[in-house]
Amino acid sequence: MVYGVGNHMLNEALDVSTSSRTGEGQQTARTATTESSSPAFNLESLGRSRRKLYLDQEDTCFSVEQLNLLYGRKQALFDISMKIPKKRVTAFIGPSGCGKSTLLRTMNRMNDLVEGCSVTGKILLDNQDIYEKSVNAADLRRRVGMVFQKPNPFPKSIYENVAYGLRIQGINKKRVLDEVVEWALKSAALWDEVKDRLHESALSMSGGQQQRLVIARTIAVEPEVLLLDEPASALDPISTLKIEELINKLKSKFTIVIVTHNMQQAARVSDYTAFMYMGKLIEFGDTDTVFTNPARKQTEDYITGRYG
Ligand SMILES: Nc1ncnc2c1ncn2[C@@H]1O[C@H](COP(=O)(O)OP(=O)(O)OP(=O)(O)O)[C@@H](O)[C@H]1O
Repeated sequence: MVYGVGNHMLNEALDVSTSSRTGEGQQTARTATTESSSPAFNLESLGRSRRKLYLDQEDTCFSVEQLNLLYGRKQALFDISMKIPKKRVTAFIGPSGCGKSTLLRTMNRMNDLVEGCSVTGKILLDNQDIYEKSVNAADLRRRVGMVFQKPNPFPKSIYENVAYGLRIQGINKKRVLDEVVEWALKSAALWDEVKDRLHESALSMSGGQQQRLVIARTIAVEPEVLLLDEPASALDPISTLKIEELINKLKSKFTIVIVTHNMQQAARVSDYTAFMYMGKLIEFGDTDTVFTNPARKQTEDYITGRYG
C-alpha cells in the first residue's frame, strides 16, 4: 500500500531546502528529467514510492489548447495548453484564486452555468472539441463527472442516491439497479459500511461517508473522467485518507483530475501535477519531478511553502 502514513508524518512532509537549480525552465509542459540530489519536497516521508512517468508516453484524455477564460471582463485563465493523461491522477495546485477550479470546471463545461463567462481555445476529449456547438453539455457531464468540496448527497436514501443517474437515463429495472448500486458502493469502498441500511437517508451518514457516496453516485453512470474539486478539504484526517486510498483505487478505471490546496495530498495521490499561478500554467509534469526537481522557481517557492 502506498498510503497509510500517520497524520503526524504529514506535518513533517515539507523538507525546505535550498536546492540548486538548472535555471528557469520556460516550458510549461515537461516530462521527467533527472533525479534531484537535493529534493525540494521529501516524497518518501509521505509513504509515496518513487515512480517515474513520462507524459509523452501516455494516452491523452483531454487535450487543452490555448485556453483562455473570462468572467465578464476579468480574465481568469491565460493561454493554457496541456494534455491530461488517461487513467492517471492529475493534480492542480497553486495559491488561492490562481484558477485551479476554473480550469477544472472547463473540462465538463460547468462554467456554461456562469453568466458572462466566455472561453476561447479548445478542449479536445477523444479528439472532439467539447466546446463545439454540437456537443450536448448534459451528455458531456455524464462522461465527465464532478465531485465538489462539500458532500452534496440528495435528501434521498443511500440506494436512491446511487441509482439516481441511472433512473434519469430511464433505467428502472430492479435487478440492474441493485447490481449497479452494489458495484458502485463497493468501488467507492462504502458497501461494507452501508449494505444493511441502503434504504436509510443519505443525510444520516457521516461527512466522509457522504463524500464516498457522492463518488459512488458519480461513478454509477460509468463516466470516463472524474473531476474532484477539493474532495477532502471538508473532511477529517481519517476520512481524507480513505478518499485518497479510493482515488488510488479508482484510477485504474477512470481518468482523475483533482484540485487540492494540500500539497502533501497532491504528492500522495497524483501521478502528474500542474502548478498554476495567476491564471497561468507555470509547470506541468510528473509529480516526482515537479515536487523534487521543479523547473521553475515559482513552483519550488510554492511547494516549499515560501508563498501561497
Ligand atoms: N463565478 C465567478 N465569477 C467571477 N469571477 C470568478 C468566478 N469564479 C471564480 N472567479 C475568479 O476567477 C479567479 C480564479 O478563481 P478559482 O476559483 O478558479 O481559483 P482557485 O485557484 O480554484 O481558488 P481557490 O483555491 O481559492 O478555490 C479568481 O480571481 C476568482 O475570483
